[in-house]
Amino acid sequence: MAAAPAKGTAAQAPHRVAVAGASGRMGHMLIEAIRASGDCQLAGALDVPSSPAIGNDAAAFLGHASGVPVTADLQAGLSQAQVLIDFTRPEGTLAHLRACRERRVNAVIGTTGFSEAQKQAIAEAARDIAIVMAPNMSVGVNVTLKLLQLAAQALATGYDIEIIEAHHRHKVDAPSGTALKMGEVIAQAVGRDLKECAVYAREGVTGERDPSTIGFSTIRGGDIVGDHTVLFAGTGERIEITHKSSSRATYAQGSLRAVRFLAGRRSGLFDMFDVLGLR
Ligand SMILES: NC(=O)C1=CN([C@@H]2O[C@H](COP(=O)(O)OP(=O)(O)OC[C@H]3O[C@@H](n4cnc5c(N)ncnc54)[C@H](OP(=O)(O)O)[C@@H]3O)[C@@H](O)[C@H]2O)C=CC1
Ligand SMILES: O=C(O)C1=N[C@H](C(=O)O)C[C@H](O)C1
Repeated sequence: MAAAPAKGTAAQAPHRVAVAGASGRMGHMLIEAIRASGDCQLAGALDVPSSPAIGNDAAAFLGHASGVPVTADLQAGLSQAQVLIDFTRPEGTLAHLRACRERRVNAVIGTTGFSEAQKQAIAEAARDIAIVMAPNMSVGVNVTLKLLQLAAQALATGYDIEIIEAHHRHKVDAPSGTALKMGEVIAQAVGRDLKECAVYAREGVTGERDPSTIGFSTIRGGDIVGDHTVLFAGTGERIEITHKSSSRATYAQGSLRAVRFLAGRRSGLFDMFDVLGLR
């Protein structure tokens, strides 16, 4: 519940937030976080037409009535919203973004697995609306990215770099968006191009390791929320920088920080470094 405003001060209007993928893992987490936030209000809930949740109250899974039905109709789902939070699939995010652009609704994009062409389309949409996009909304992961920048600069030669990530059995993209972002940050810090130096799989007689490569390993299993380790393996020592998520709440809280950051902005593409003041 929002605290009552101090006597003589006007209450701030809540941020009106629509959620896409409303019945997904992150959709549920976001609706719960919005309800608990005190400064955000659920203003729309979108899902695919085949979702069994269509027509239900978006907060029914919490045992509450939000008054917002889950809908597949983009017009209805966005009509009351200032910002859409989207954790769905790349093709869904792009369709939602087209509707946001038409209606001048800002967007927070957490979806991962975009192609280069899809990223271009998002950058294009950011000419007309303000967008925060990040493969990981958690504060901890974004601080970890800064640590990796520093470590990679200092360990650019003589250390083999490997990125290991583990996620739940339902995850559909690999490596994770976060692992790829870690790779990009490290490659930039050591003056390499990730497209040239990434190794995504090894099998059979691979030959000795090329020191200029950045390797990726993917684990999928059970209900692992999201673990990422970057290994810098040198001669006589190794450094491991690890982040582990134990709850999706951290991604939802980061998303709401992005919503607040976007308030009053009209255009531009931002990420969590901008939101958290880490740039
Ligand atoms: N940036 C970050 O911090 C984080 C990013 N993610 C990313 O968010 C995305 C969603 O993750 P998660 O919530 O676990 O996934 P879920 O599969 O649990 O939820 C996805 C939701 O989107 C719906 N959906 C699927 N396809 C489409 C489509 N084409 N158009 C519109 N909606 C669609 C699903 O409906 P249905 O189930 O009926 O198919 C479901 O409601 C993933 O890309 C994941 O990597 C996840 C966590 C944190
Ligand atoms: O699908 C997930 O669950 C997650 N996806 C994001 C990613 O691909 O990096 C973020 C987080 O790791 C959870």
